[in-house]
Amino acid sequence: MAPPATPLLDRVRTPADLRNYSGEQLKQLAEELRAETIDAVSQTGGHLGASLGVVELTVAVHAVFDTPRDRLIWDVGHQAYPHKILTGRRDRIRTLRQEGGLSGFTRRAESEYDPFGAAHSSTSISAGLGMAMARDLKGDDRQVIAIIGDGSMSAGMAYEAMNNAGAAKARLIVILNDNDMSIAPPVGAMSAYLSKVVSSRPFLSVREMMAKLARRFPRPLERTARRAEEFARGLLTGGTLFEELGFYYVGPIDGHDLDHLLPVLRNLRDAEDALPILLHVVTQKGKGYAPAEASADKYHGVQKFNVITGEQAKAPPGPPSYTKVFSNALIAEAEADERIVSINAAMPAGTGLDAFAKKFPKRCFDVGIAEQHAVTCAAGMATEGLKPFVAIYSTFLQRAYDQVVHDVALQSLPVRFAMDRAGLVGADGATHAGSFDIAYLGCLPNMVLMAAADEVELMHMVATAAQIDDRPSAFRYPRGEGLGLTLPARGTPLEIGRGRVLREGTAIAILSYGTRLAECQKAADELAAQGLSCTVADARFAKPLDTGLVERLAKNHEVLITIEEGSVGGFGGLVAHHLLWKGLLDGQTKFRPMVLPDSFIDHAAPKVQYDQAGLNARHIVATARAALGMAEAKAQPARA
Ligand SMILES: Cc1ncc(C[n+]2csc(CCOP(=O)(O)OP(=O)(O)O)c2C)c(N)n1
Ligand SMILES: CC(=O)[C@@H](O)[C@H](O)COP(=O)(O)O
Ligand SMILES: [Mg+2]
Repeated sequence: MAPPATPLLDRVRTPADLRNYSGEQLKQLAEELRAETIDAVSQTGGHLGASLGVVELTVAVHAVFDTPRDRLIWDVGHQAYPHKILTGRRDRIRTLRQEGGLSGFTRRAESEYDPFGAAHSSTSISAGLGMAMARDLKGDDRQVIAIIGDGSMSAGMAYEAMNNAGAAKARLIVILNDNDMSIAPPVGAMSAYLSKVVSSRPFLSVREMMAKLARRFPRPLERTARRAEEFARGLLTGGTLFEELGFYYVGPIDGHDLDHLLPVLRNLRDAEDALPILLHVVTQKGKGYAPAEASADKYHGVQKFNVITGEQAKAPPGPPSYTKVFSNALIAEAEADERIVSINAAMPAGTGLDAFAKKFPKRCFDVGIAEQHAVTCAAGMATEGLKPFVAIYSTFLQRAYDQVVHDVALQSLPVRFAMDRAGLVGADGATHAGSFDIAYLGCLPNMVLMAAADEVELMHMVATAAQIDDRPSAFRYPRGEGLGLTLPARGTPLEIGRGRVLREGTAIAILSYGTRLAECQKAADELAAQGLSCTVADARFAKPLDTGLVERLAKNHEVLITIEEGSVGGFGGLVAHHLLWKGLLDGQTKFRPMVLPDSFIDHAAPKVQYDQAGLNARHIVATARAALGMAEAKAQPARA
């Protein structure tokens, strides 16, 4: 299909170009921008629904404010595609989330129009407040605008920031983009409160808004305007919560109506008082694209799709994903043990717990975007004899680290962490990679740490975690499909701290932790073809470490390689620590820990990312050969 005609958009190189457009032209520009966003994402896949919901808001903010001098911060950044198109990145918008292309989120390195990078939610008000404070110290007069979604308003950080902003009386504009959606329907009392605010009164008319904003006019006030403002203020009980926090609340207003957005934003821009302002705009996720509006998730995240039908590209049928296997395994355990409960933080579908919730609605808790709370809440459940499984992406568990340390590990509470998206995740890139959990959990006393090598192992680890009652445990598994192995009806608990040997050899030992095991087997085949005999083992546990296995491998082989989908300081570090203290690295054994590099790996297909990381079979082969002082990878005489 031919790309949409976009005459007004074609003239926008930077936001300065649209600032001369009339109100009517801006409306047409918004339509063109929406069409361009749909067309681009149809070719790349990505976070479409959130972007469609903020098209008018994006146009209005760039029309009214002097970006990039004024700082515009998008929370999460998954809704910033229209912003990217307007801010000099249109020529690359069809490279979104592809190798070498634009990031799917905001990113400082990508553009001066992205003053703060994101992808994890609920950071925008804190970052904006920091910028506002810096501005005030420096004596600048730039504006700071943070745009945050209703779903992201459930995280503690947002409240910590508002608490501070209200007291600091810093001039900061927070735009609450309320589309009554998170990835799934939003949960919690705050969400209910916002719905009440929105449903309890119609949108403010332009006249009412002007009255409401009268106090902010730079000109001296007229008495009538002040009276009208006081009247409007009295009506706006919905603003109370924000007002109690020290914000000047304006809204709710229709976030798709430029006739409303533009004058309100101009007034907020020109307001003279030093205080934070909260503008509550109501939008529709997926707005303006019928298939998105009609779908349950509003096209939050889509594959490539047909623009006319909305039909998304289907992956060829393959084995079930690790997430699905985890979900089924947990359901099987929960059927046998009614103390098992599950917790997720606004990711019921992503973690596979939507299926668990269907089966056990009372035993599944979606706490909203609130990872810290999720962990400590699970700790509380554990004190009362429940068996909580916190299903969470590795990257999002980072936010709850002190809760893991202080509330769980220190009290040795049996909270189970099902860490999905372990390792490199593809198109979401570095912000979503699960790179650090082995390192940040491996150093904690009391922890049992496991990594699944395949989907059957994952089932065993779910069963193992269900049985560990005296301390916390965690198991990690990657994004994407399993290997297609035949699955048992239920996992079998593993012996704690015991690995397994899959292949016995003599020259090189490869000890894998996680799903690189398949690459290790390929590497071992290749090395065997070159006459180098390999042992391949699956550690299963990073903690407690199978010290017997590790010592045996170090003693009986010339080279010991460990490999993991994690950073330095993880499994390889634990192995090295043990071997060093045993004196087993004082002599002949050559130890090579293979980990993710000390850099953030950008979005690309996972296979490419692992190539860049140097963790595929050929890198294992090269590492083994280099350790043996063999440079070229060609057939060698047998070394058994
Ligand atoms: C700390 C954190 N937890 C979870 C996520 C996953 N996530 C990304 S967007 C999103 C929903 C955000 O909802 P909202 O802020 O309302 O934005 P919308 O998509 O509705 O525009 C979630 C849960 C995340 N990015 N960061
Ligand atoms: C923006 C965000 O954080 C999520 O939407 C994330 O992109 C989901 O990733 P998965 O596709 O791996 O569930
Ligand atoms: Mg939302």
